[in-house]
Amino acid sequence: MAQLSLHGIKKRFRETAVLHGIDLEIGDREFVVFVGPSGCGKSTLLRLIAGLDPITDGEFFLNGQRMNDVAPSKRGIAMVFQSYALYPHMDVYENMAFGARLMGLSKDEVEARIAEAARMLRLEPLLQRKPRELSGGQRQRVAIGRALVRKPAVFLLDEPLSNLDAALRSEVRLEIARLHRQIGGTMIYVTHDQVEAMTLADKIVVMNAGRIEQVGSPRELYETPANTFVASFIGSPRMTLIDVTREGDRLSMKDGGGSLAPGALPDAAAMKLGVRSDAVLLTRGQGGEGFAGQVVYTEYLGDNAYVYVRLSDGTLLAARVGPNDGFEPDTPVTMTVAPGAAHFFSAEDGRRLAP
Ligand SMILES: Nc1ncnc2c1ncn2[C@@H]1O[C@H](COP(=O)(O)OP(=O)(O)OP(=O)(O)O)[C@@H](O)[C@H]1O
Repeated sequence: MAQLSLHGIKKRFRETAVLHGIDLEIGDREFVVFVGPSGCGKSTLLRLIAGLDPITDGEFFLNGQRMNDVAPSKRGIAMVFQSYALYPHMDVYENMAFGARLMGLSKDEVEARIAEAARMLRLEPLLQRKPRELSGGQRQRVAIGRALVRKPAVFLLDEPLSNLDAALRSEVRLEIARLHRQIGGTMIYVTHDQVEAMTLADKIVVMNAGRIEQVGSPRELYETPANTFVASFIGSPRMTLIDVTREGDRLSMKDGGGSLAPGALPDAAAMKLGVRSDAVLLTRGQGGEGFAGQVVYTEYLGDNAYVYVRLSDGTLLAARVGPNDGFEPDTPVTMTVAPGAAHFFSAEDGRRLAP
């Protein structure tokens, strides 16, 4: 059982403030993913939870027990690093046995745990190999196995897939998802890859510049982003944000390049209209209902295509179309928004506005 509570966690490295007060609850058996741009403090937060760096201010509780001053080895938390950090001179078996022996487990218990971890991670044929005789994906599985044999209550994984190529990434990603279902421990996973975040997480924590922007399920973050930062960060291609003014039930682009009526609107004179690529309706020609623009380029992806349009106010719009819709560069087009699919954000601070 592992339930984590973080209250007002701050971290400074000398003069540099990196975390500015993190409040977060993580439930037992949850798979939580920290995402955010490079340098936002994801790894730092993970290291504070592991006890590898001291917390400057705030409190961290694990199952109600204050952990701030508890040594890393006494926390019941295991961390898997992006670099694997395997011992090069030890074989796979010894790499996994090392930490377990330090815990004072009997020889039989160590053996039993390694056998179980090796079976779960399909490492049985590799136990006598040295790390240099393994592929990247196999090394990462050993690093996970080494954490597994300690039977920690909490697993911390810091960008565990970032050294792997695309095919291996999805393979090990499935492996980690399966492992989580099998062992049922609490997992905290750091990545800047939003596909990993969306596919693995029960709960995503979106971080930006040392603060939490939003916490929610992948669906909540995609469907109801709390602000323009989350709206742009979650979802690919990015949500397009257009500065608009409202008159009655119509929104106009600020340069006068057309207007549209996307349904119920929030009560504000100016706002940002957010549109995901799959909510854009694109027609050829200009002059009718909607915002005018010109096709810049098209990305063909086989099962569909993305058309990038420069709207008349300069905004770059991403629109998903069918693979055979063939919008040539420079084609004049008009966009509207599918009914009920528009997002609205404050023109002042970017917060989500309710219609
Ligand atoms: N030991 C340290 N001393 C000083 N500054 C540090 C130290 N460790 C991290 N930082 C700074 O803290 C900030 C957050 O770093 P952190 O590694 O937590 O970011 P991150 O979100 O994990 O980024 P990435 O996705 O690039 O790994 C960065 O500006 C980094 O330079």
